[in-house]
Amino acid sequence: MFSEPSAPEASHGAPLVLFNSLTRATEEFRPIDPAMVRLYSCGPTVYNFAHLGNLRAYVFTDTLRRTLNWKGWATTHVINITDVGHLTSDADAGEDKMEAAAQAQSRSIWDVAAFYTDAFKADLSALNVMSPSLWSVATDHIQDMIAFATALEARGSTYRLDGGLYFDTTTVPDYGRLAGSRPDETIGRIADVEGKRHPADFAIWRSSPPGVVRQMEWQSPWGPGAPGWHLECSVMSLKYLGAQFDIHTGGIDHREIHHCNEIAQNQAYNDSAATGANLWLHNNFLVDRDGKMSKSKGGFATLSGLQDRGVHPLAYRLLCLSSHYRSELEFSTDALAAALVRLKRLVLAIGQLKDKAGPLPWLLPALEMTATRGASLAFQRATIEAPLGDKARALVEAFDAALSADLMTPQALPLLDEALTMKSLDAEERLRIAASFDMALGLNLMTVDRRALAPRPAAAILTAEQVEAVLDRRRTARETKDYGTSDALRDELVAGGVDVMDGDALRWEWRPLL
Ligand SMILES: Nc1ncnc2c1ncn2[C@@H]1O[C@H](COP(=O)(O)OP(=O)(O)OP(=O)(O)O)[C@@H](O)[C@H]1O
Ligand SMILES: [Zn+2]
Repeated sequence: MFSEPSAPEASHGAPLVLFNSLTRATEEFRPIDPAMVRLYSCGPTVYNFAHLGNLRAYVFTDTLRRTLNWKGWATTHVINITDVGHLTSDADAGEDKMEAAAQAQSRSIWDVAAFYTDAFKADLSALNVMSPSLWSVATDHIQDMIAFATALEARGSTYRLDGGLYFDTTTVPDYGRLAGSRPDETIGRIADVEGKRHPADFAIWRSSPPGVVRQMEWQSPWGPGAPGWHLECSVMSLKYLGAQFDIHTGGIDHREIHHCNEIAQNQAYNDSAATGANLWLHNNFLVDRDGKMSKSKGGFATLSGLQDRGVHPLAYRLLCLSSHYRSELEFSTDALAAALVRLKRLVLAIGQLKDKAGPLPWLLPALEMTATRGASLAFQRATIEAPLGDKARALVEAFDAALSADLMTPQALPLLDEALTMKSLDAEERLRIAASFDMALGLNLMTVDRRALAPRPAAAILTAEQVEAVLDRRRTARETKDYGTSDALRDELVAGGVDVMDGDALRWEWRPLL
């Protein structure tokens, strides 16, 4: 089993309460092993760029993990990379998404997987999402999957069809409990596959049709073929986190089929009614006017697309934090622009406090701590917070209470605003609070350079220097009351995609037009 060094005694503050999709109720979190919380998150299917909706799922898991760390728990976090097995319909029908993408792009599946895995990791790093303890790649675990499926067959939980090895969902207790549906209401359809016994049954091994050689296929007791998507997550979570671990996460679409099937496999393999994870947590969707943001709709929004338009990725992280992870979040240019302004305001306030406070010898370890985790992070946090007085401490407690109430980030964020502006605290105290809160929020507030918040759009006609030069000429024109020239220069900037912001409270003279 994979594990990080275990944690010394740490304080956990307010009781952490999380919403468990299994019981549809909030529950107090009690780790199986207090020295090491074990988390598994379903990872991306790497057939295309992640869209902003996919990335919301990982901002959520990162917030969960940071909150656990901030509260003093060490974590082992596994995220998988699905590079085989995910079909175009979650209900076990259609083509393999990877196979279809490779064909459409005339590239090998391996190239497609490598390219989009790198792109995904770059997106997470731009969003300041911590790397997991382990990335587990599905195709590196094929033999483990075959062994697992063989064990399920030996236990009588499967049946063979021409299409492969199928899981019989009636062999486990309470199939579909997570989805909250009765077995006869499940999304799968019996008609999809000849010989399928029950609508919800699913393939755990998909045999290659006679005469067809798939780009990705392996020998198995059921002939050459490829594993089913659901099998991967059961196998990799078992291998790295054990038969029963603490928390399993994914988007809410996984609650209906994928996680029900994982649970069924876990139960069959372990010969137990236990589901594999104590808590199943699901983030709600990022939606646009047409509904759930999804790749299949085409024209989806990516993080690099935002960056190309001059929006800093952390503005998107802040947008995610501004809503609760279980609420739908509506994506719009206006909402994003508002998040960017909020981020700029926070960074400006911190810059001003830094000017006021003078040297901050504790800041260096504070920055270092954002790269550390678990109990060591809690130790650094305790060091930073040690000199805080009662008023400041009350704010920290309120922040803890907000995060501990099922990660209520929309309530936690205003406490940061309050801390930054609280007159009864001196500049250094306010900065200590901000540094502590940001360990959980992950907005890089203590380090992000104010100028970096205004990246130039990819299609920008003018460089930042050219914009500054025109603004200089405009300033001179205004000083001499030559408003005609001043207006003409403003129009020139607008034509170049630049919005001039005279008298901006946040002291930004210009920004790209979104
Ligand atoms: N619009 C969305 N909002 C939030 N989370 C989402 C959204 N769409 C997908 N997810 C989540 O993103 C994560 C990665 O999913 P995955 O890469 O398998 O996407 P996908 O199912 O291929 O995407 P799509 O649904 O766009 O085709 C999963 O946890 C999934 O539940
Ligand atoms: Zn999964």
